Amino acid sequence: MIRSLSMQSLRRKLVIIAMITTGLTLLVSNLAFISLEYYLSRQDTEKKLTVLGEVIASRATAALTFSDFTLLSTNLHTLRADTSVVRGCIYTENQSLAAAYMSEEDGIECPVRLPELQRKQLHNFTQFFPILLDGEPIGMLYIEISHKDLLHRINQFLIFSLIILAAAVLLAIFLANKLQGVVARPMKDLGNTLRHIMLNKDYSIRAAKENNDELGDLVDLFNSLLLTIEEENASLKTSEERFRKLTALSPVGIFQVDGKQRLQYVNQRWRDIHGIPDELPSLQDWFARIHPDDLNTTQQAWNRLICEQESIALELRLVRRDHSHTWIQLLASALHDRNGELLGYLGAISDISELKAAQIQMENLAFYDPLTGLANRRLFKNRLEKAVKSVLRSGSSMALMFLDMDQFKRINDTLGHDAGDILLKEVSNRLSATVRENDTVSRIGGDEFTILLTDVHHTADVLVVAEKLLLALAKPIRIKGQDIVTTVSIGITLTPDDSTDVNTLMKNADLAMYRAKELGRNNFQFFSEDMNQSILEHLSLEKEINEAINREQFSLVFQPKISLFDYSVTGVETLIRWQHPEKGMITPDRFIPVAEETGQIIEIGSWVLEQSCRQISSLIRSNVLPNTAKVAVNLSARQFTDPSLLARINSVIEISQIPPHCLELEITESTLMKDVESAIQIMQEIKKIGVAIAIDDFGTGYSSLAYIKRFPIDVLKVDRSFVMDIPDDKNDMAITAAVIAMAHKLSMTVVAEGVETQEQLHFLRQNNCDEGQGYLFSRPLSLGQLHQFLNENERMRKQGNHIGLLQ
Ligand SMILES: Nc1nc2c(ncn2[C@@H]2O[C@@H]3COP(=O)(O)O[C@H]4[C@@H](O)[C@H](n5cnc6c(=O)[nH]c(N)nc65)O[C@@H]4COP(=O)(O)O[C@H]3[C@H]2O)c(=O)[nH]1
Repeated sequence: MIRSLSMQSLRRKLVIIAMITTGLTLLVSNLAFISLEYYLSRQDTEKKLTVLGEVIASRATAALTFSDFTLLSTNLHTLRADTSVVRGCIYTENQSLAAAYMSEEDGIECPVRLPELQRKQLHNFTQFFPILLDGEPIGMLYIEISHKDLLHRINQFLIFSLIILAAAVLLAIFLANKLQGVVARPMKDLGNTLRHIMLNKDYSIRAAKENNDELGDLVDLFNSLLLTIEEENASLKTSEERFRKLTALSPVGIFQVDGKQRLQYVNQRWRDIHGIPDELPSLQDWFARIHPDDLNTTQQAWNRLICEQESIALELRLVRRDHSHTWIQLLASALHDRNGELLGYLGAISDISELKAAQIQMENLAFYDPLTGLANRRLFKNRLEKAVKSVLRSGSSMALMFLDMDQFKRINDTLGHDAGDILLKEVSNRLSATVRENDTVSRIGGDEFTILLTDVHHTADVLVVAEKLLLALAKPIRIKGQDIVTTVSIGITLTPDDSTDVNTLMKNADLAMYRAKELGRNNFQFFSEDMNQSILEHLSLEKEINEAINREQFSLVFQPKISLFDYSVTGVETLIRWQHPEKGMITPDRFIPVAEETGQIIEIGSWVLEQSCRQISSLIRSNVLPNTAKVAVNLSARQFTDPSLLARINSVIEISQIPPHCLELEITESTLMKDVESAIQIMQEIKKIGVAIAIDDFGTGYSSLAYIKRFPIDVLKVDRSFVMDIPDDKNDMAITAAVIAMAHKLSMTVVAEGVETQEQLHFLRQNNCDEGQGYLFSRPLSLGQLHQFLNENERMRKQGNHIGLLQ
């Protein structure tokens, strides 16, 4: 019933509810009322029956005692006064009927015997009253009152109640019909408003509030809901507008794809990047525009987006109609509604072509040498690392070559940097052309190149390549109208034989290259265990030099320089000695290069300079040496370029009190040729102090005449290697003679080094060499020995002899 009621309209529901409520209420109250009425009437009747019975029974006592049946009957007939009494019967003590009364209307006869009366079940109100005499029963009175009146009365009530019930229900229906409008109309209005809103999507209208009851509250709630929707709509519109503006102005292409993978929306920038002015392409068409090299990765990323709902970010190329391509960065992620249902995919693309170009350019700069286009040190090391790994995996072999151009510095300095650049480019081309395509040629420094030869089967193969490289570079290169012959020194190391560590391999190749240089340049050398030993020795020497400085294991010796005209001592060259407590005497050739490399030479050189000046100054002051004599101190390359050199010289001069012109600094030709311009500048500063400069080991450093002319040099020392083969090597003799002549033209004093024989002395004197230094005259001497030598030499000179001739 409740279900069928719920299907009814609100109006009907109200009427039915009013009807049921009213009907039920009245029915229950009337039933209660009738029941009460029935109960009270019954009580009255029973009370009346009791009173009647007691009165008549007391009156009947005397009549029955005297068997006065007429009196009995008269007494009994007083019941006539009450019409509801149906009959009254009096029985004697032996239960025989003594008197009887029966109503005229519906009277019932009294039975003759009392027991018959007791046996009958009667519906009327009945009661027996004993007739007592002195407390002893002498008879029995029976009175019966009809139910009829009571039933009649109840019937009347019932009818009345039903009439009231019917009238009330009708009234309820009438009123419910009339009043339902109070509830239903506002509801209907609300419904109409809602319908209007639904149809017109107009959330600005409001429902009218008529009452301040619950319906009024409902209308308020409804209206505030409308306000919220309206505000949310407004903010949605604003944000939509913002989104529209942003996408229109965005430098980024924006696109939306629906759940079925159809392009739904793209902004103007997206169209511009793709060059698609009008219709939207399908996703398949879009994929067709992707560069074939990027298609696979893009498809994989897209599948991840679709299948795993994973955000993607990747860079790819789009091919344009003119076959050029645009680099784009693509970002995309899945779009869900608030319930987590997939709406589609939202993505952004940006044109990163310029960025890519810059990146590629930067990569080129980072990994390639801009001049030659070869791989640079970084890329080379990277490839070397990879190659080593592959060698370890495959069990093959590989060779690393380290090439250093032999005279690049000189060419660069004489012909200019542009010529140097041309030379480097040509050398690069020749190197690249000589090796196989999968070998890597790189330029790792100014004139340093490395070559990685992969897949080497025999060492002989590497040897062939090295020879080919030397041959390829042997052909002259024409630069600025001159034929330049350039050579290289090549160091070779093999992996895995020599090492599988990249840094060690580089060091090995470098060492081997130095060995090649030492062995006269324009050749190649394989790295060997001996070299390794020399590295180890180098390392231990480095440690021991520190101790030697602290424990004062260094000492000085002085080798006299003799005038080849009168055999007088013109000066001495200071040479350092290291007396090692365990290893004995260590020659400077072994430890000076190490100290030079580690920088320890600065401290050692400083000590040598100071000690030389102190000791020789004392000889000059004591007139053992003339004050025209010079003490020549060797300056290494590092010392020469040390910024504190000049300050150091000045302070030594001041401390030792040596006249500046008595000090001579020997600088090797190769040191001066490293950076000609700054060398000239430093030399000029030295000269300003008044200190002389000698160029040492002349003939080994490939200096050009053009430079020698500009160098403010006082003394030129012809290297021992030229002197030692005199008179056997005619070439060396010619060179020595030419050098002496040239130096004299430049007003330099020439000192020949390593003079050991009379023949050499003779040749040098013939060619007007100014001074000589060598074992022929004296070995390097301690200060005491020098003192002695000087005295002896002077003595002999005065006798017309000279030391060299005596030996
Ligand atoms: N075979 C032969 N050798 C001769 C003869 N006359 C001299 N010598 C040696 O030739 C070297 C000459 O010195 P250097 O060319 O300046 O060459 C020097 C110099 O470059 C460097 N050196 C020595 N002492 C110092 C120093 O105090 N400072 C610096 N920076 N280098 C030094 O070590 C190099 C070697 O020095 P040392 O072993 O003392 O070797 C000395 C000397 O003992 C000769 O007739 N025959």
